[in-house]
Amino acid sequence: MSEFHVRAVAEGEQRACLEVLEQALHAKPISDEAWAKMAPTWPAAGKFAAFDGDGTPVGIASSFEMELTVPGGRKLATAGVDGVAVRADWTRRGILTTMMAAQLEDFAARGVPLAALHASEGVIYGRFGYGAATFCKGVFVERPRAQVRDGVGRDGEVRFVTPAEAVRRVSSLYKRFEGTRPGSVSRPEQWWPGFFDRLVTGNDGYRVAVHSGPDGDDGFVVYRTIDARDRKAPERGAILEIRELEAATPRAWAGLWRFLLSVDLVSAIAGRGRPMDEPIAELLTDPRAVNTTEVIDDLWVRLVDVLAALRARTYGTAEPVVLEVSDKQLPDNNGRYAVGTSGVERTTAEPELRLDVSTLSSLYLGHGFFSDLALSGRVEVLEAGAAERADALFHTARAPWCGTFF
Ligand SMILES: CC(=O)SCCNC(=O)CCNC(=O)[C@H](O)C(C)(C)COP(=O)(O)OP(=O)(O)OC[C@H]1O[C@@H](n2cnc3c(N)ncnc32)[C@H](O)[C@@H]1OP(=O)(O)O
Repeated sequence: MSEFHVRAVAEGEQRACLEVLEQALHAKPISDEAWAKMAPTWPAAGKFAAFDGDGTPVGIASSFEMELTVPGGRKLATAGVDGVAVRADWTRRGILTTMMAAQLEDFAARGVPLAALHASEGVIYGRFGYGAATFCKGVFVERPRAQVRDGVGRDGEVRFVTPAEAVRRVSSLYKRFEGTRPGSVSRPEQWWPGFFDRLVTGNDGYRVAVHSGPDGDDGFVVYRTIDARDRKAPERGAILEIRELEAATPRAWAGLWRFLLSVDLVSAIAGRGRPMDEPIAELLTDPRAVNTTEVIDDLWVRLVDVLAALRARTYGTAEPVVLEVSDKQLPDNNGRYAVGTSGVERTTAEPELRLDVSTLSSLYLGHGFFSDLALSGRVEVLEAGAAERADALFHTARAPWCGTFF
Protein backbone atom coordinates (compact mmCIF):
# COMPACT_ATOMS: atom_id res chain seq x y z
CA MET A 1 0.00 0.00 0.00
CA SER A 2 1.31 3.48 -0.91
CA GLU A 3 2.50 5.55 2.00
CA PHE A 4 1.10 8.92 2.91
CA HIS A 5 1.29 11.10 5.97
CA VAL A 6 -1.00 13.84 7.20
CA ARG A 7 0.18 17.04 8.87
CA ALA A 8 -0.64 20.73 9.15
CA VAL A 9 0.03 22.74 5.98
CA ALA A 10 3.12 24.95 6.27
CA GLU A 11 3.42 28.49 4.96
CA GLY A 12 4.19 28.40 1.21
CA GLU A 13 2.48 25.03 0.59
CA GLN A 14 -1.03 26.40 0.07
CA ARG A 15 -1.00 26.71 -3.71
CA ALA A 16 0.07 23.09 -4.27
CA CYS A 17 -2.70 22.04 -1.87
CA LEU A 18 -5.23 24.19 -3.70
CA GLU A 19 -4.28 22.40 -6.95
CA VAL A 20 -5.38 19.13 -5.32
CA LEU A 21 -8.75 20.69 -4.50
CA GLU A 22 -9.22 22.24 -7.95
CA GLN A 23 -8.40 18.96 -9.68
CA ALA A 24 -10.73 16.91 -7.48
CA LEU A 25 -13.56 19.38 -8.06
CA HIS A 26 -12.88 19.36 -11.85
CA ALA A 27 -12.03 23.06 -11.85
CA LYS A 28 -9.44 24.65 -14.13
CA PRO A 29 -5.86 24.89 -12.83
CA ILE A 30 -5.41 28.13 -10.98
CA SER A 31 -3.53 30.84 -12.91
CA ASP A 32 -0.73 32.93 -11.39
CA GLU A 33 -3.01 35.95 -11.59
CA ALA A 34 -5.91 34.20 -9.87
CA TRP A 35 -3.60 32.82 -7.18
CA ALA A 36 -2.15 36.30 -6.52
CA LYS A 37 -5.67 37.52 -5.74
CA MET A 38 -6.66 34.47 -3.77
CA ALA A 39 -3.52 33.86 -1.70
CA PRO A 40 -4.44 36.28 1.12
CA THR A 41 -7.77 34.48 1.57
CA TRP A 42 -6.19 31.00 1.70
CA PRO A 43 -3.84 31.03 4.69
CA ALA A 44 -1.95 27.94 5.84
CA ALA A 45 -3.64 28.17 9.25
CA GLY A 46 -6.54 25.74 9.67
CA LYS A 47 -5.36 23.38 6.91
CA PHE A 48 -4.28 19.76 7.05
CA ALA A 49 -2.91 17.95 4.02
CA ALA A 50 -1.80 14.46 3.08
CA PHE A 51 1.61 14.14 1.41
CA ASP A 52 3.05 11.26 -0.59
CA GLY A 53 6.54 9.84 -0.02
CA ASP A 54 8.06 12.68 -2.09
CA GLY A 55 6.32 15.36 -0.05
CA THR A 56 3.78 16.19 -2.79
CA PRO A 57 0.32 17.03 -1.46
CA VAL A 58 -2.33 14.48 -2.46
CA GLY A 59 -5.12 15.46 -0.07
CA ILE A 60 -6.37 18.63 1.62
CA ALA A 61 -8.83 19.42 4.41
CA SER A 62 -9.19 23.15 4.98
CA SER A 63 -11.14 25.15 7.54
CA PHE A 64 -11.61 28.71 8.71
CA GLU A 65 -13.03 30.34 11.80
CA MET A 66 -16.59 31.62 11.75
CA GLU A 67 -19.67 31.81 13.97
CA LEU A 68 -22.89 29.88 13.63
CA THR A 69 -26.19 31.06 15.09
CA VAL A 70 -27.86 28.39 17.21
CA PRO A 71 -31.50 28.29 18.41
CA GLY A 72 -32.01 31.14 20.86
CA GLY A 73 -29.70 33.44 18.91
CA ARG A 74 -26.27 32.73 20.40
CA LYS A 75 -23.41 32.81 17.93
CA LEU A 76 -21.08 29.93 18.55
CA ALA A 77 -17.45 29.61 17.39
CA THR A 78 -17.49 27.15 14.50
CA ALA A 79 -14.89 25.65 12.18
CA GLY A 80 -16.13 26.18 8.62
CA VAL A 81 -14.75 23.20 6.69
CA ASP A 82 -14.40 24.63 3.23
CA GLY A 83 -12.13 22.57 1.03
CA VAL A 84 -11.82 18.80 1.27
CA ALA A 85 -10.32 16.68 -1.49
CA VAL A 86 -8.11 13.74 -2.27
CA ARG A 87 -6.31 13.43 -5.61
CA ALA A 88 -8.12 10.93 -7.83
CA ASP A 89 -5.13 8.57 -8.01
CA TRP A 90 -5.01 8.39 -4.18
CA THR A 91 -8.67 7.90 -3.23
CA ARG A 92 -10.13 5.06 -1.08
CA ARG A 93 -6.93 4.48 0.88
CA GLY A 94 -8.05 6.19 4.05
CA ILE A 95 -6.63 9.66 3.36
CA LEU A 96 -9.87 11.51 4.05
CA THR A 97 -10.39 9.44 7.20
CA THR A 98 -6.92 10.39 8.48
CA MET A 99 -7.38 14.08 7.59
CA MET A 100 -10.81 14.25 9.24
CA ALA A 101 -9.38 12.67 12.41
CA ALA A 102 -6.53 15.23 12.51
CA GLN A 103 -8.93 18.08 11.85
CA LEU A 104 -11.48 17.02 14.50
CA GLU A 105 -8.77 16.50 17.13
CA ASP A 106 -7.44 19.96 16.30
CA PHE A 107 -10.90 21.55 16.67
CA ALA A 108 -11.39 19.77 20.00
CA ALA A 109 -7.93 20.77 21.25
CA ARG A 110 -8.64 24.41 20.36
CA GLY A 111 -12.01 24.27 22.16
CA VAL A 112 -14.10 24.91 19.02
CA PRO A 113 -17.53 23.48 19.92
CA LEU A 114 -18.95 23.09 16.38
CA ALA A 115 -17.83 22.32 12.85
CA ALA A 116 -19.92 22.81 9.71
CA LEU A 117 -19.65 22.23 5.98
CA HIS A 118 -21.51 21.90 2.69
CA ALA A 119 -21.18 18.38 1.36
CA SER A 120 -20.50 17.54 -2.29
CA GLU A 121 -22.13 14.12 -1.76
CA GLY A 122 -24.53 12.83 0.88
CA VAL A 123 -22.53 9.69 1.75
CA ILE A 124 -19.23 11.24 2.78
CA TYR A 125 -19.55 12.98 6.16
CA GLY A 126 -21.99 11.02 8.35
CA ARG A 127 -19.23 8.59 9.31
CA PHE A 128 -17.22 11.50 10.74
CA GLY A 129 -20.10 12.63 12.98
CA TYR A 130 -21.58 15.31 10.70
CA GLY A 131 -25.34 15.40 10.12
CA ALA A 132 -27.43 17.33 7.61
CA ALA A 133 -28.78 20.05 9.90
CA THR A 134 -30.42 22.54 7.55
CA PHE A 135 -32.29 21.99 4.31
CA CYS A 136 -33.19 24.29 1.46
CA LYS A 137 -35.49 24.25 -1.55
CA GLY A 138 -35.36 25.12 -5.22
CA VAL A 139 -38.24 27.21 -6.57
CA PHE A 140 -39.47 28.00 -10.07
CA VAL A 141 -42.03 30.81 -10.24
CA GLU A 142 -44.01 31.17 -13.47
CA ARG A 143 -44.07 34.90 -13.91
CA PRO A 144 -47.19 35.32 -16.08
CA ARG A 145 -49.26 33.70 -13.26
CA ALA A 146 -47.43 35.39 -10.40
CA GLN A 147 -49.05 38.45 -8.87
CA VAL A 148 -48.38 39.77 -5.39
CA ARG A 149 -51.56 39.70 -3.26
CA ASP A 150 -53.34 42.95 -2.41
CA GLY A 151 -52.52 44.14 1.06
CA VAL A 152 -48.86 43.12 1.09
CA GLY A 153 -47.23 46.22 2.56
CA ARG A 154 -44.65 48.38 0.84
CA ASP A 155 -42.21 50.58 2.69
CA GLY A 156 -39.33 51.28 0.40
CA GLU A 157 -37.66 51.18 -2.96
CA VAL A 158 -35.38 48.92 -4.90
CA ARG A 159 -32.39 50.30 -6.80
CA PHE A 160 -29.51 48.72 -8.70
CA VAL A 161 -26.03 49.21 -7.32
CA THR A 162 -22.84 48.95 -9.36
CA PRO A 163 -20.54 45.99 -8.72
CA ALA A 164 -18.09 48.29 -6.94
CA GLU A 165 -20.86 49.65 -4.72
CA ALA A 166 -22.09 46.11 -4.02
CA VAL A 167 -18.60 45.12 -2.90
CA ARG A 168 -18.50 48.18 -0.61
CA ARG A 169 -22.03 47.96 0.83
CA VAL A 170 -23.29 44.41 0.95
CA SER A 171 -20.80 43.04 3.49
CA SER A 172 -21.97 45.57 6.10
CA LEU A 173 -25.61 45.10 5.05
CA TYR A 174 -25.23 41.34 5.59
CA LYS A 175 -24.57 42.00 9.28
CA ARG A 176 -28.25 42.98 9.59
CA PHE A 177 -29.36 39.45 8.63
CA GLU A 178 -26.57 37.45 10.20
CA GLY A 179 -27.90 35.74 13.29
CA THR A 180 -31.57 36.24 12.53
CA ARG A 181 -32.17 32.50 12.17
CA PRO A 182 -30.56 29.32 13.42
CA GLY A 183 -28.07 28.04 10.86
CA SER A 184 -26.99 31.48 9.69
CA VAL A 185 -23.22 32.04 9.71
CA SER A 186 -20.94 35.02 9.99
CA ARG A 187 -19.03 35.78 6.81
CA PRO A 188 -15.43 36.50 7.79
CA GLU A 189 -13.46 39.08 5.80
CA GLN A 190 -11.65 36.34 3.89
CA TRP A 191 -14.98 34.93 2.65
CA TRP A 192 -16.06 37.99 0.62
CA PRO A 193 -13.38 38.25 -2.10
CA GLY A 194 -13.58 34.60 -3.16
CA PHE A 195 -17.37 34.30 -3.18
CA PHE A 196 -19.36 37.53 -3.33
CA ASP A 197 -16.88 40.02 -4.83
CA ARG A 198 -15.67 37.62 -7.53
CA LEU A 199 -19.27 36.84 -8.49
CA VAL A 200 -20.56 40.39 -8.79
CA THR A 201 -17.47 41.85 -10.46
CA GLY A 202 -17.02 38.89 -12.84
CA ASN A 203 -18.34 38.30 -16.34
CA ASP A 204 -21.27 36.02 -15.53
CA GLY A 205 -23.88 38.77 -15.74
CA TYR A 206 -24.85 39.02 -12.07
CA ARG A 207 -26.66 42.18 -10.97
CA VAL A 208 -27.21 43.44 -7.46
CA ALA A 209 -30.32 45.34 -6.34
CA VAL A 210 -30.76 46.78 -2.86
CA HIS A 211 -34.01 47.49 -1.00
CA SER A 212 -34.14 50.61 1.20
CA GLY A 213 -36.81 50.99 3.84
CA PRO A 214 -37.45 53.54 6.59
CA ASP A 215 -34.19 52.56 8.36
CA GLY A 216 -32.02 52.57 5.24
CA ASP A 217 -30.79 49.59 3.25
CA ASP A 218 -32.49 46.45 4.53
CA GLY A 219 -32.28 43.81 1.82
CA PHE A 220 -30.51 42.80 -1.36
CA VAL A 221 -30.78 40.38 -4.22
CA VAL A 222 -28.09 39.03 -6.53
CA TYR A 223 -29.40 37.58 -9.78
CA ARG A 224 -28.69 37.04 -13.44
CA THR A 225 -30.90 36.24 -16.40
CA ILE A 226 -30.61 33.27 -18.71
CA ASP A 227 -31.89 33.39 -22.26
CA ALA A 228 -34.71 30.83 -22.57
CA ARG A 229 -35.68 31.42 -26.22
CA ASP A 230 -35.57 28.55 -28.66
CA ARG A 231 -36.98 27.70 -32.09
CA LYS A 232 -40.39 26.68 -30.69
CA ALA A 233 -40.66 29.68 -28.39
CA PRO A 234 -38.69 32.51 -30.00
CA GLU A 235 -40.34 35.10 -27.78
CA ARG A 236 -40.08 33.30 -24.48
CA GLY A 237 -38.79 35.62 -21.77
CA ALA A 238 -35.56 34.97 -19.93
CA ILE A 239 -35.29 32.99 -16.70
CA LEU A 240 -34.27 35.22 -13.85
CA GLU A 241 -32.04 33.18 -11.59
CA ILE A 242 -31.65 34.30 -7.98
CA ARG A 243 -28.25 33.68 -6.52
CA GLU A 244 -28.94 35.28 -3.18
CA LEU A 245 -31.84 37.18 -1.63
CA GLU A 246 -31.68 38.39 1.96
CA ALA A 247 -33.98 40.79 3.77
CA ALA A 248 -34.07 42.15 7.30
CA THR A 249 -37.84 42.81 7.40
CA PRO A 250 -40.94 41.17 5.88
CA ARG A 251 -41.57 44.30 3.82
CA ALA A 252 -38.04 44.34 2.43
CA TRP A 253 -38.46 40.67 1.51
CA ALA A 254 -41.80 41.29 -0.23
CA GLY A 255 -40.37 44.40 -1.90
CA LEU A 256 -37.51 42.43 -3.41
CA TRP A 257 -39.85 39.71 -4.70
CA ARG A 258 -42.21 42.36 -6.07
CA PHE A 259 -39.26 43.91 -7.88
CA LEU A 260 -38.11 40.58 -9.38
CA LEU A 261 -41.66 39.87 -10.59
CA SER A 262 -41.77 43.30 -12.25
CA VAL A 263 -38.71 42.82 -14.48
CA ASP A 264 -39.85 42.78 -18.10
CA LEU A 265 -39.02 40.11 -20.69
CA VAL A 266 -38.84 37.44 -17.98
CA SER A 267 -40.86 34.21 -18.14
CA ALA A 268 -39.87 32.69 -14.81
CA ILE A 269 -37.92 33.28 -11.65
CA ALA A 270 -35.79 30.43 -10.39
CA GLY A 271 -33.93 30.16 -7.11
CA ARG A 272 -31.94 27.37 -5.51
CA GLY A 273 -30.99 27.14 -1.88
CA ARG A 274 -34.02 29.07 -0.63
CA PRO A 275 -35.18 28.64 3.01
CA MET A 276 -37.66 25.79 3.46
CA ASP A 277 -40.19 28.14 5.05
CA GLU A 278 -39.87 31.06 2.63
CA PRO A 279 -43.56 31.78 1.93
CA ILE A 280 -43.38 32.64 -1.77
CA ALA A 281 -46.59 30.81 -2.70
CA GLU A 282 -48.39 32.61 0.14
CA LEU A 283 -47.22 35.98 -1.23
CA LEU A 284 -49.00 35.42 -4.54
CA THR A 285 -52.64 35.41 -5.64
CA ASP A 286 -52.10 32.07 -7.36
CA PRO A 287 -49.98 29.80 -5.14
CA ARG A 288 -49.70 27.30 -8.02
CA ALA A 289 -47.44 29.74 -9.84
CA VAL A 290 -44.70 28.44 -7.52
CA ASN A 291 -43.16 25.03 -8.13
CA THR A 292 -40.78 23.47 -5.64
CA THR A 293 -38.14 21.89 -7.83
CA GLU A 294 -35.96 20.26 -5.18
CA VAL A 295 -35.38 19.86 -1.47
CA ILE A 296 -31.75 19.28 -0.59
CA ASP A 297 -29.42 19.29 2.41
CA ASP A 298 -27.78 22.63 3.04
CA LEU A 299 -25.46 22.85 6.07
CA TRP A 300 -23.94 19.78 7.72
CA VAL A 301 -23.09 20.31 11.37
CA ARG A 302 -20.78 18.36 13.72
CA LEU A 303 -20.99 18.80 17.50
CA VAL A 304 -17.31 18.80 18.51
CA ASP A 305 -18.00 19.52 22.17
CA VAL A 306 -21.45 18.03 22.78
CA LEU A 307 -21.95 19.52 26.27
CA ALA A 308 -20.88 23.05 25.25
CA ALA A 309 -22.98 22.93 22.08
CA LEU A 310 -26.10 21.62 23.86
CA ARG A 311 -25.70 24.28 26.55
CA ALA A 312 -25.39 27.08 24.01
CA ARG A 313 -28.87 26.75 22.54
CA THR A 314 -32.31 27.29 24.04
CA TYR A 315 -35.10 24.71 24.16
CA GLY A 316 -38.86 24.54 23.83
CA THR A 317 -41.19 23.68 26.68
CA ALA A 318 -41.28 20.02 27.76
CA GLU A 319 -40.06 17.79 30.57
CA PRO A 320 -36.31 17.04 30.33
CA VAL A 321 -35.05 14.08 28.35
CA VAL A 322 -31.94 11.92 28.87
CA LEU A 323 -29.93 11.28 25.71
CA GLU A 324 -27.16 8.71 25.46
CA VAL A 325 -24.72 9.86 22.80
CA SER A 326 -21.97 7.83 21.14
CA ASP A 327 -19.05 9.39 19.28
CA LYS A 328 -16.39 7.19 17.63
CA GLN A 329 -13.98 9.98 16.68
CA LEU A 330 -14.17 12.09 19.86
CA PRO A 331 -14.89 9.63 22.70
CA ASP A 332 -14.87 12.39 25.34
CA ASN A 333 -18.38 13.11 24.08
CA ASN A 334 -19.63 9.60 24.89
CA GLY A 335 -22.13 9.69 27.72
CA ARG A 336 -25.56 10.75 28.91
CA TYR A 337 -26.95 14.25 28.82
CA ALA A 338 -30.07 15.51 30.61
CA VAL A 339 -31.52 18.18 28.32
CA GLY A 340 -34.31 20.45 29.51
CA THR A 341 -35.74 23.93 29.25
CA SER A 342 -33.71 25.04 32.26
CA GLY A 343 -30.35 23.65 31.11
CA VAL A 344 -28.18 20.71 30.13
CA GLU A 345 -26.09 18.48 32.43
CA ARG A 346 -24.10 15.33 32.10
CA THR A 347 -25.91 12.63 34.05
CA THR A 348 -25.76 9.02 35.19
CA ALA A 349 -29.56 8.68 34.95
CA GLU A 350 -31.02 5.90 32.81
CA PRO A 351 -31.01 6.88 29.13
CA GLU A 352 -34.34 7.48 27.39
CA LEU A 353 -33.05 7.92 23.83
CA ARG A 354 -29.85 6.54 22.33
CA LEU A 355 -28.26 8.08 19.24
CA ASP A 356 -24.89 8.76 17.67
CA VAL A 357 -23.33 12.20 17.36
CA SER A 358 -24.13 12.45 13.63
CA THR A 359 -27.86 12.05 14.37
CA LEU A 360 -27.73 14.52 17.25
CA SER A 361 -25.85 17.00 15.05
CA SER A 362 -28.54 16.76 12.37
CA LEU A 363 -31.23 17.61 14.96
CA TYR A 364 -29.24 20.27 16.80
CA LEU A 365 -30.34 23.39 14.90
CA GLY A 366 -34.03 22.54 15.13
CA HIS A 367 -34.68 20.80 11.82
CA GLY A 368 -36.42 17.40 11.86
CA PHE A 369 -37.83 15.27 14.63
CA PHE A 370 -36.42 12.62 16.96
CA SER A 371 -39.67 10.69 16.50
CA ASP A 372 -39.14 10.52 12.70
CA LEU A 373 -35.54 9.40 13.13
CA ALA A 374 -36.75 6.75 15.60
CA LEU A 375 -38.92 5.38 12.76
CA SER A 376 -35.89 5.16 10.50
CA GLY A 377 -33.79 3.49 13.21
CA ARG A 378 -31.38 6.37 13.81
CA VAL A 379 -32.75 7.08 17.31
CA GLU A 380 -33.29 4.18 19.70
CA VAL A 381 -36.25 4.82 22.01
CA LEU A 382 -35.77 3.33 25.49
CA GLU A 383 -38.62 5.17 27.20
CA ALA A 384 -42.08 5.63 25.61
CA GLY A 385 -42.85 9.28 24.88
CA ALA A 386 -39.22 10.42 25.15
CA ALA A 387 -38.87 11.09 21.41
CA GLU A 388 -41.91 13.38 21.44
CA ARG A 389 -40.48 15.24 24.46
CA ALA A 390 -37.19 15.67 22.64
CA ASP A 391 -39.09 16.92 19.57
CA ALA A 392 -40.77 19.62 21.68
CA LEU A 393 -37.44 20.63 23.21
CA PHE A 394 -35.30 20.73 20.05
CA HIS A 395 -37.57 21.64 17.13
CA THR A 396 -37.61 25.34 16.19
CA ALA A 397 -40.59 27.28 14.82
CA ARG A 398 -38.44 28.93 12.17
CA ALA A 399 -36.67 26.54 9.82
CA PRO A 400 -32.89 26.69 10.27
CA TRP A 401 -31.14 27.89 7.13
CA CYS A 402 -27.58 28.80 6.27
CA GLY A 403 -27.75 30.63 2.94
CA THR A 404 -23.99 31.12 2.73
CA PHE A 405 -21.92 28.87 0.55
CA PHE A 406 -18.33 28.18 1.60
C1 LIG B 1 -16.66 20.28 2.51
C2 LIG B 1 -16.22 19.92 1.13
O1 LIG B 1 -15.21 20.40 0.69
S1 LIG B 1 -17.14 18.84 0.21
C3 LIG B 1 -16.07 18.33 -1.11
C4 LIG B 1 -15.59 16.92 -0.92
N1 LIG B 1 -14.65 16.63 -2.02
C5 LIG B 1 -15.04 16.07 -3.18
O2 LIG B 1 -16.18 15.67 -3.38
C6 LIG B 1 -13.96 15.97 -4.23
C7 LIG B 1 -13.95 14.61 -4.93
N2 LIG B 1 -13.78 13.50 -3.99
C8 LIG B 1 -12.66 13.30 -3.24
O3 LIG B 1 -11.74 14.12 -3.26
C9 LIG B 1 -12.57 12.05 -2.40
O4 LIG B 1 -13.26 10.99 -3.04
C10 LIG B 1 -13.13 12.20 -0.98
C11 LIG B 1 -12.44 13.36 -0.26
C12 LIG B 1 -14.64 12.48 -1.00
C13 LIG B 1 -12.92 10.89 -0.20
O5 LIG B 1 -11.53 10.71 0.02
P1 LIG B 1 -10.91 9.24 0.28
O6 LIG B 1 -9.51 9.44 0.73
O7 LIG B 1 -11.17 8.39 -0.89
O8 LIG B 1 -11.78 8.73 1.50
P2 LIG B 1 -11.39 7.48 2.43
O9 LIG B 1 -10.51 6.54 1.69
O10 LIG B 1 -10.87 7.98 3.74
O11 LIG B 1 -12.83 6.85 2.62
C14 LIG B 1 -13.45 6.65 3.86
C15 LIG B 1 -14.73 5.87 3.64
O12 LIG B 1 -15.69 6.72 2.98
C16 LIG B 1 -16.11 6.10 1.77
N3 LIG B 1 -16.21 7.18 0.77
C17 LIG B 1 -15.40 8.24 0.68
N4 LIG B 1 -15.80 9.01 -0.33
C18 LIG B 1 -16.88 8.44 -0.87
C19 LIG B 1 -17.71 8.78 -1.95
N5 LIG B 1 -17.49 9.88 -2.66
N6 LIG B 1 -18.72 7.94 -2.24
C20 LIG B 1 -18.91 6.81 -1.51
N7 LIG B 1 -18.13 6.44 -0.47
C21 LIG B 1 -17.13 7.26 -0.17
C22 LIG B 1 -15.03 5.12 1.40
O13 LIG B 1 -15.48 4.09 0.59
C23 LIG B 1 -14.58 4.63 2.77
O14 LIG B 1 -15.50 3.67 3.25
P3 LIG B 1 -15.05 2.41 4.12
O15 LIG B 1 -14.37 3.00 5.32
O16 LIG B 1 -16.32 1.73 4.44
O17 LIG B 1 -14.12 1.66 3.25
